[in-house]
Amino acid sequence: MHAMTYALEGLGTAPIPPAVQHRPDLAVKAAPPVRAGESPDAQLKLDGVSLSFGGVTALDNVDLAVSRGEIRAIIGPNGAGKSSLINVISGVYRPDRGRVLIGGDSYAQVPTDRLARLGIVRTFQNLALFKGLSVLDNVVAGRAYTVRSTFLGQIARIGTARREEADARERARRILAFLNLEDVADRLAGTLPYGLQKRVELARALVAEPDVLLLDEPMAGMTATEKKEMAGFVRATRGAHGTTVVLIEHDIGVVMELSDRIAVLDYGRKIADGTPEEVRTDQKVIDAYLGVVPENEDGAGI
Ligand SMILES: Nc1ncnc2c1ncn2[C@@H]1O[C@H](COP(=O)(O)OP(=O)(O)OP(=O)(O)O)[C@@H](O)[C@H]1O
Repeated sequence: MHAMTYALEGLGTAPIPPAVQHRPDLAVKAAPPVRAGESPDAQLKLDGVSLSFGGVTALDNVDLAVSRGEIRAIIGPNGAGKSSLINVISGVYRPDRGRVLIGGDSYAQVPTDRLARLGIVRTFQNLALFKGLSVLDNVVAGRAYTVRSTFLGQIARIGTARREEADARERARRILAFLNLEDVADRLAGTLPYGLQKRVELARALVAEPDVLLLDEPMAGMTATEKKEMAGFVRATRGAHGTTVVLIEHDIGVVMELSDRIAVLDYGRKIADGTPEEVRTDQKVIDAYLGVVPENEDGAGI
């Protein structure tokens, strides 16, 4: 059997048990209907996006349409352009050509300072928690981008600011319960095992109640068990809140199990886009991964 076919099939078959039960009582807002798959009303779109760094083409005329409520993975070999694509969506980079459409609005460069208000929140590949703050305070901090009071406004409207603070803590506690993190709410974030810290990052992103959640390698460095738990929480998030999820992830097995659709990049070009089954059997995808050492379930090369 072809090396990559084997890798894709072998890693893609293990079912991921749901890590959490659906808890409607913990939902922070009503879930819109989930419509996975092609949809004319894409919530997020890239239209002919190209980006280069000097002579290096990172993205080459990439189109992408992400439907409301779908879990969409972006995969590809190292250097394929995955991070560049997330950075274009989150406004870190301005593409040389093309547009990003969020809801009905089109941007030459997405305004990073208004990202949360546009309904988009991202996590980062490397942990970016305040290690000396409690888990609860870290999650409350995730609300900071969405509250209305500015610093001066807070002085002028101390009452409003206090209400917003109380509201943020209440929402943070609900999210912690949703992600089974209640028991560690008062622990210093830096003292938690790595897998739990990654889950706290997810909590901090969710407290902003994003319409679109961008996850940059949410399972990097995790054990197989932690990956399965995280996949369960991502799925539960979509189930409870109707959140659209766009994720970059290197573990093909997890991606195949978790995603509704997968876009595959290679040398900056989108070479495939479809269901896990379509992508798994796509010859261009198999060829792109030729010679790449697949990761085993613990993230190490095999
Ligand atoms: N800031 C930068 N300056 C110069 N070149 C860059 C920069 N960012 C990315 N590149 C180049 O653009 C191409 C795409 O990189 P990108 O990081 O988007 O790929 P990737 O698929 O995320 O890779 P990986 O899986 O290794 O993280 C690569 O050739 C990379 O070297």
